[in-house]
Amino acid sequence: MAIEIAPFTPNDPRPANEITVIVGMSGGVDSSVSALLLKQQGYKVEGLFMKNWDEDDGTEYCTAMTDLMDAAAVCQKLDIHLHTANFARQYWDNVFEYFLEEYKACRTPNPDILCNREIKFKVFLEYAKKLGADYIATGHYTRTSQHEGCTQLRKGLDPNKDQSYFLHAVGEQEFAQTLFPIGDIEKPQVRAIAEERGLVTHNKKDSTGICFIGERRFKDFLETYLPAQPGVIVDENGVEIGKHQGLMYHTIGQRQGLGIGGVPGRPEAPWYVAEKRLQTNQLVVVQGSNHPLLFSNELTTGAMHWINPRLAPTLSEPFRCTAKTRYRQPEQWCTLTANGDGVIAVFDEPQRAVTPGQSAVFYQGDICLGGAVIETTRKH
Ligand SMILES: Nc1ncnc2c1ncn2[C@@H]1O[C@H](COP(=O)(O)OP(=O)(O)OP(=O)(O)O)[C@@H](O)[C@H]1O
Repeated sequence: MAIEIAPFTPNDPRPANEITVIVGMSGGVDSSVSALLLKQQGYKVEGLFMKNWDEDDGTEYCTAMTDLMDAAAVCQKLDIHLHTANFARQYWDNVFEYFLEEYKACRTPNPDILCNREIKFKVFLEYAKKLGADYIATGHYTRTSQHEGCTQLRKGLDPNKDQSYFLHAVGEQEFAQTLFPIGDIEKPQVRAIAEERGLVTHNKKDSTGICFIGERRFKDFLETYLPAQPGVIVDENGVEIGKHQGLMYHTIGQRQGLGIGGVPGRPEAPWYVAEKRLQTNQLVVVQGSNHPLLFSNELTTGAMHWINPRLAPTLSEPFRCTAKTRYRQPEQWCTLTANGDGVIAVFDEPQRAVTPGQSAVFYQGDICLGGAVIETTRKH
């Protein structure tokens, strides 16, 4: 399959065969094809497989061994040396503890965002540099481009796969040292390239969910780390209609099973989580997926991370841009104003199930500007 791919290092005066690129090999198809494309362009390519979670129970949940074997098979086929590293301690300290703290506070964190900032584009990058890398590469569906001497993060070409949301907390210095070889390709084509080249990962399932939880039930996993605090479920008027096992198991907007037969005296329509009341340990639910209490048109954030501080809007005046408040959501128009070191975003249209602990990520066209953790939401 002939594909036209622009050079990966157009601003680097060195020829490709003098540039060492270390690819994050996950054992998946995206990183496999990234390594292949770099190799085709003549770079000195090596792989690095990292392990971020030490399974203590040796259960079937641990897929790291299979992933390592797949990464090794691909590297052998491409004639690439594969390094391995264990960053479990850094992952525990800098990602997992925050994840637990957030759940303890009954918020819904996104550990993949933190994993990118703290592990892939920090510990991994530093480790790769020590191994002699000029650049690292990953199989993320994103792109970078240069503007006024800054490296900007852009969405991946494939709108169904764009992963810029997960990378918004990384800085421009890190992006300047990173190549995203598949950012200009659509996923079906990535799989086709892998198949044509006989890479064992060509039909491997996309990884889903949070890496350290794997296939196990989220609730089972969480309760091994955090004590559950059962409480009551109430309707919007505070009338008790059921019991919950712990607020931390619930997410705003989530459909809430309230037992077979529903609630006596209430219509059959499904119930949804509208609010978590920490003070009273109450879960507030409403009926109907479009109930007004599920919508908000304003959010505030914690400290804002701009990927390119020099190009960032000053917010001395309201700033128009688009935003995502969760990964799989079309962008929405909003107006930003400053709010301490964070922002206030007011949306043109009310947004469903905006969730504290998740991130709001801001865009101008194709460019990902940065983002921050959502602190509060409001409807007015
Ligand atoms: N264990 C790992 N070791 C090294 N690099 C990794 C690892 N996990 C992920 N990466 C890097 O981060 C990229 C994005 O990871 P993500 O978990 O989102 O996987 P993905 O989109 O399913 O990609 P892949 O198909 O390569 O697994 C991967 O393509 C890879 O370059």
